Amino acid sequence: MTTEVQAALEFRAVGKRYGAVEAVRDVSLTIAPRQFVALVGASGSGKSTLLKTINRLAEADSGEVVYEGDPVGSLRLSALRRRVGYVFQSIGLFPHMTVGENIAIGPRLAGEKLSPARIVELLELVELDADMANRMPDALSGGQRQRVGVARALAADPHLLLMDEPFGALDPVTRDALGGRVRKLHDELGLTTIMVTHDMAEALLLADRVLVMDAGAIVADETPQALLEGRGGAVAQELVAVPRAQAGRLAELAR
Ligand SMILES: Nc1ncnc2c1ncn2[C@@H]1O[C@H](COP(=O)(O)OP(=O)(O)OP(=O)(O)O)[C@@H](O)[C@H]1O
Repeated sequence: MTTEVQAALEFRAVGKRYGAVEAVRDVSLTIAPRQFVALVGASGSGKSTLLKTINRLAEADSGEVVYEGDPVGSLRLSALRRRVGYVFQSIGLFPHMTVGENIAIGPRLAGEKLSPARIVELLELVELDADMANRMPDALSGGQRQRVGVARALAADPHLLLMDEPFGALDPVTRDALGGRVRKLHDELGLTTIMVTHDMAEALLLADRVLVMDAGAIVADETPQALLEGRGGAVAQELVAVPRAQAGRLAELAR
């Protein structure tokens, strides 16, 4: 007997338009539990919109997104958003609340109180000191704030973590460290993660699978290894050429 593992997420012919702009065009794909998927593509190719059709920050206007067997359109918004962690570039911490209160906001809105011990546990997950809980967001560095954003997204124990350019505003050293930490968390917590990034090098280094978008459509769906071997088509290879050329130039300099 074979037991089929249920997909974490399934896109069935998903489309989304904004007036004349077809932001997402007929996307169909399945994401298995525990995959780390990077979504890359040029600016305006539809990455953020596709991501937002999952937690319904953008409602698909054709097709459907199915999360752990449930069409997202059939779920109460509050229930859906509790089951899906979401981290985005501008973070959106509430400036008048402490770090601890910011982490606890999702469960609080759902009528639940996070214990101080759970807040400390979440801070530790993202490698921040327990005493950060009492600080105000403006007393943190950009990288620390982004860690709080990740802790907040994990507060309700979601299975799925969506990240939209989470490290976009960070310096390269912090970005690299936080990327590595998020990949570790993904593995330790058994998450399914979808990360939008402009940076193909980041996608190749962190993800198990890279989806490339162009004009609203998925034009490549490959492993990092396959992309580095030249597969995935012209748009994907144009993106891979950037870090490859940089690595080549650095190697030249070092000689
Ligand atoms: N709320 C909106 N109203 C109108 N048009 C929108 C809206 N959101 C996105 N669009 C348009 O849909 C298209 C896809 O945008 P989207 O933000 O999904 O692209 P992206 O690949 O994430 O871009 P970037 O990398 O620049 O963030 C663009 O043409 C954009 O202008």
